[in-house]
Amino acid sequence: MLRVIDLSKVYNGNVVLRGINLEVEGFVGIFGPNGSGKSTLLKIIAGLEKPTCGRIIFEGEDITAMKAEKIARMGISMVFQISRPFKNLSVVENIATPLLLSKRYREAMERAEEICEFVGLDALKEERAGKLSQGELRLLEIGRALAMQPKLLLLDEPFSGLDVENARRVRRILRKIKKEGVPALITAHRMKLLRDLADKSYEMRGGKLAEG
Ligand SMILES: Nc1ncnc2c1ncn2[C@@H]1O[C@H](COP(=O)(O)OP(=O)(O)OP(=O)(O)O)[C@@H](O)[C@H]1O
Repeated sequence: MLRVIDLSKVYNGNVVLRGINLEVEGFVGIFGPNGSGKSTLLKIIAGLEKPTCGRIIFEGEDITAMKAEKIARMGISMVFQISRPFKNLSVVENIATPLLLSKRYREAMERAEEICEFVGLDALKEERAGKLSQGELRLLEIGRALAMQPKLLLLDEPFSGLDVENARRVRRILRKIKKEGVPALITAHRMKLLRDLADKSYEMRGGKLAEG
């Protein structure tokens, strides 16, 4: 489904990723300390950064030089650590917004309502997104990514900054996504956070990946 081949990234002479090789099938976890290059790898896959060298193949197609919008249209959705919703729109409207590019209003809203339920935001669907807590925002961010019916989800530290209860909620949603058969690449700063989710885990250290 996704193959990363000999990928490296250098920022101003600073080598952040060194010859990364990775295959993603099912749920794959990458753990490693802050600054080890996890977010950079996800951003490169999503087309938000360009690699210094190496290739990314998604469903047999070379996506390395593609723009982020095209990669998103091909089915790769990223869930960011920090959600930047439209604060004055409701939760359900935030989820519906990307859908309006390809669906009629009613259809987009119906689908967005289903997603609200799926991610556990049903009771808050009419609430302004600006009023959500950090944990609820993370669920909204996951919902927005799911709205695109992704073929692959990239989740950048989905548990960071959450208390135990919210981390549990996110874990529950991720298990449901896994059950639905959507593959995912998930980062975390500790392996423990991915243990019961990832089919395969890798450790990122000094820009290199090792099987964890
Ligand atoms: N746009 C950029 N310009 C220069 N250096 C960058 C840029 N983005 C990231 N870096 C550097 O690359 C290194 C890896 O950062 P990255 O965010 O990928 O790590 P991470 O493992 O995801 O850590 P965190 O969990 O803190 O996000 C860091 O040293 C960071 O300072």
